[in-house]
Formats: sequence, C-alpha cells, structure tokens
Amino acid sequence: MENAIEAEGLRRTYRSRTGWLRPRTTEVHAVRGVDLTVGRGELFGLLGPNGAGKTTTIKMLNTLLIPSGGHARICGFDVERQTREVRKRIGYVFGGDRGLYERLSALDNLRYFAELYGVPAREQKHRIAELLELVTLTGRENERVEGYSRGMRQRLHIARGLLHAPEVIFLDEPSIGVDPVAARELRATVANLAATGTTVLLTTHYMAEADELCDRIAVIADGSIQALGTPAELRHRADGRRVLEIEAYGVPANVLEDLQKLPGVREAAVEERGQVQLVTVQSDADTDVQQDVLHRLDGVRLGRVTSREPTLEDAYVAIISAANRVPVAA
Ligand SMILES: Nc1ncnc2c1ncn2[C@@H]1O[C@H](COP(=O)(O)OP(=O)(O)OP(=O)(O)O)[C@@H](O)[C@H]1O
Repeated sequence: MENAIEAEGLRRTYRSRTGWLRPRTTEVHAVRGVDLTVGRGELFGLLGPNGAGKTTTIKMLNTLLIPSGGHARICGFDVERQTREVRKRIGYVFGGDRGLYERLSALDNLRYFAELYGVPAREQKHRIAELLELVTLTGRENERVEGYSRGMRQRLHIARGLLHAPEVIFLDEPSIGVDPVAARELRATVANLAATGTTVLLTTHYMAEADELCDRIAVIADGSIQALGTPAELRHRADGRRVLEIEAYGVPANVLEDLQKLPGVREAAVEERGQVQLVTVQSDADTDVQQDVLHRLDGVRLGRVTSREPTLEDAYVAIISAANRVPVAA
C-alpha cells in the first residue's frame, strides 16, 4: 500500500514586489527541497521556529499552494495534477479563531459544514455524534460557539476538519494560544484521532507536544529539514551534554554571545518566561562551565541555578543552532 504522504525535493519561492518608484522583486525561499515520507496511520510532527517553512510545506501538500519545484503525493495522488482526488482525502485545521460561526451552536456548525462537504444526509447524524465524542464536546454541542473557550473551539475545528472522514489530516499549530490545561485536552484529542487510523501531520512550536504525540518528527529550519527521526532518536542528538539553567532578571543582550564563546559551551539561549529570563547553557558533559558562566553574568540578578540532563527540547535547540539559526526556545 502506498504511503499517506510523500514529498520529493519540494520547493516554494515567494516573489513579492516592493517599492513604488523603483519596484524591486524580492524572493523568499520558504521551502528548499523537502523530502518526506509519512506512513498510513502515522502521527508525524513538523517542528521548527517561526518562518521555518512549516505552513508553506503543509499548504503545498494540501493543494492550497503550487510548489515551485519537486513533487508531492497524498495517498498516491499528485497534489498538482490530481487536486480533486487529493482534496477528497484530506482535512486541514489551522490554529486561530477563523472558520466557525460564532452565533451558531457547535452542532449547527457541524451540520452546516457536513452539508457543505457533501456528507450524505443519512450519515450526518451518526458522524457528528461520533466526532463530538472524539473531541470530547458531547453534552456541550447545543451551546453557541461564542461562549466556547479557545481549547473547545480548537477541538471543534478538528471535528469540522474530520467531517468527510479524511484519510490524512493536517493540523497547523492547533495549540497556539491555548492554555496548558486545554492544550493537554487537545493533545488527548489528537492522540485519539491517530488511534482511529487517521494519518496526522502536525506542525507545532512546542517540543513537549511533539515529543508526547508524534511517532516521528522532522525539525525544519530555514526551509530545509535539519533532522528527522523518532523523539528518542532526536534526543540522542544532545547525548554527552549537560545543561545549566539559570533564572535571571535583565540579562544584557551581548552576554549571550560571550556565553557561546566559553570553552566547553555548545549552545546558549535566553528565553523570556514572564518576569524572569531563563538562561540555558549546554556544555560537554565532562566540562564544568558553571563558574565561568556565573562570572559572565556578574552584576545580573540571579535566581535558581540548576544543572540537569538534556531533554528533547535541548536537542531541538542544538539542531536549530547547528542550522545557524538564532536558538529559539520551543
Ligand atoms: N505569502 C507570502 N509571501 C511572501 N513570503 C511569505 C509568504 N508566506 C510566507 N512567507 C515567508 O516564507 C517563510 C516561511 O513561512 P511559513 O509561514 O511557511 O513558516 P512557518 O514555519 O509556518 O512559520 P510560523 O511558525 O511563524 O507559522 C517566511 O520567511 C515567511 O516570511
């Protein structure tokens, strides 16, 4: 049986004209030759920082954007030449607020979209009930969407995307802007979905989310795949390292560069966590960099200092940094 998703050398360049007196054409190479194979029933994660090319990749796979080069097939059908066949087999859910009728109940929204997607009338009732169950909105279906929380809306979006029983569903940052408790419920929904045999391609910024859910993950940066494997395989990328974590307040911008130059230091990143900044320094496991790091942070107010084993998130930072990108905390 053919794979659910196949991409070979997929590319997309955006051209835009800027300037009025002297118009110039600028080119953005958003996706630069992506090769991917996703098996049927697999839950595959596409992970990367802002602007990495995740959404562009998804839009080419789901026929919304024409590739500038390369090929892609969904369940064996070419995304450019067999658009209708592809569209019958896919669902697309993107994060955010658009796409639902606020003043209608969840049930009426689903009835409306079922009609629109051509779900046969005799199947609609059963299908909608099944989907409400899957996204755990049974019992709340008669409430208007305007009263729904962000997490409930996202789950309803997923139900909407599944109405026509697609074989492959694309979830583009489903947990964006969703609070941690709702995000956990959302993850449970995605896991349930994969258990029903649907192939899921999920994009996310959140390493922990990808780690928990995905069978395999591709880390994408600057339009190319930088690493691909199971979460366990990716975690090995940070083997042989130690991580020093320091809570700080008001780290000057140039300190990060100094930290990166210290002997034994492999990566350094500063992440804003509300009031506090979290300085993360990855070093070779056999080099104790704590003294040097604290010395560089002299004069900065510090909180807790901890040394720990690397996590998948550290591996992700290492992969992105190796791609010569500014480390972005997932
Ligand atoms: N319509 C467009 N015209 C011009 N450039 C674009 C367009 N859409 C995206 N880009 C650029 O292409 C690159 C990849 O964007 P894309 O939205 O695919 O990234 P992403 O990984 O989904 O990012 P994010 O996580 O922020 O959604 C970025 O540099 C972006 O600015």
